[in-house]
Amino acid sequence: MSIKKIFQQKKPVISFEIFPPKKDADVATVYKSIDQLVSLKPDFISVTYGAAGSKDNKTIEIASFIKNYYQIESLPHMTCITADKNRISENIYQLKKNHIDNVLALRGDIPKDFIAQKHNPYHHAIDLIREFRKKGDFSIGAAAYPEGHMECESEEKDLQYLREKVDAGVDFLITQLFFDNDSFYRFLDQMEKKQIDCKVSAGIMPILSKSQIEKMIFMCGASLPAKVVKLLTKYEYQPEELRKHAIEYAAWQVEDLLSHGADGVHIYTMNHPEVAKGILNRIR
Ligand SMILES: NC(=O)C1=CN([C@@H]2O[C@H](COP(=O)(O)OP(=O)(O)OC[C@H]3O[C@@H](n4cnc5c(N)ncnc54)[C@H](O)[C@@H]3O)[C@@H](O)[C@H]2O)C=CC1
Ligand SMILES: Nc1nc(=O)c2c([nH]1)NC[C@@H]1CN(c3ccc(C(=O)N[C@@H](CCC(=O)O)C(=O)O)cc3)CN21
Repeated sequence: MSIKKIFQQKKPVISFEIFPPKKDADVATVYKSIDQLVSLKPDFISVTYGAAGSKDNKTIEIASFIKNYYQIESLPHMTCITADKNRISENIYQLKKNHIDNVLALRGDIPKDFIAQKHNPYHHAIDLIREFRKKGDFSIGAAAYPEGHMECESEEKDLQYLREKVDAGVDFLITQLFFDNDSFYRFLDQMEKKQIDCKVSAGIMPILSKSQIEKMIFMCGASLPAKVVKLLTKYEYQPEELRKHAIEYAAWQVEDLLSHGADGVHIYTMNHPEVAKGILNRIR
């Protein structure tokens, strides 16, 4: 069943995200993680593409395994900022060949030394969304930013671009990670005011360490509630205690979102299935 249909038929939709490891030698570990995640019966699993600027390219292979071996819907991410038409056509061909019906259409992080070439026809996610709409019957997801995108000059503009993406044929949105649920509720209110009508899954990233969260907040601009800052400081040198309290915080976020009627929750597992398990055990 396509992810579009899952959102039509089920609420809440529970999904996970994994990333292909940087080193080929570590690929086996991601398959082990998938095995554990599958046992938690998610509605779909997404697989990042070049996340955080990396150059991995095992996305379709891993997404195909999830779909064809486990019969669970997979959602490969596709980024376009460094792509040319041939790479996108080849990716679309590979997705169809592997019976993958869904794609998360993204612009992607701009690499540090990136200089646009003539053969880079894609500048924003919407360019990729249009290409996928033209080239097949995909269920298309896109990214949304409850606290605004880092590069965008105003909330107004960010919402305007979001509307354009949705109008171009997006079936569901997955939000950037956030730690403050109120920012998500304010964002949903703004979407409603602007009559942007689309299913929205809330992106939740469990805290693994202080350094991981530092990296993420500079990458995404997520704000940290005082409660999280205190937790990070108090347990900085007690990894097990930190993990325990982090799972509790994420589980609280998820419970609160579900009690507010969220369409879905997307857990950025960072390839740590035990953390996803901890959260779901707390809420189920
Ligand atoms: N690699 C991966 O798997 C993932 C990457 N991301 C990150 O999400 C971010 C960007 O991705 P998207 O949201 O898909 O990009 P996007 O193209 O929708 O937006 C990127 C920026 O451009 C602006 N923008 C959008 N459309 C525009 C237009 N038509 N004209 C002018 N400005 C426009 C937006 O306001 C935003 O500031 C990146 O930081 C990306 O790496 C997020 C999730 C997963
Ligand atoms: N700006 C942005 N880029 C993204 O790629 C992204 C977001 N935001 N928000 C949501 C998720 C979170 N994602 C992430 C975030 C961090 C890593 C990361 O730290 N990767 C490590 C690899 C670690 C390893 O191989 O074990 C890295 O060093 O790149 C991966 C995916 C992908 N997504």
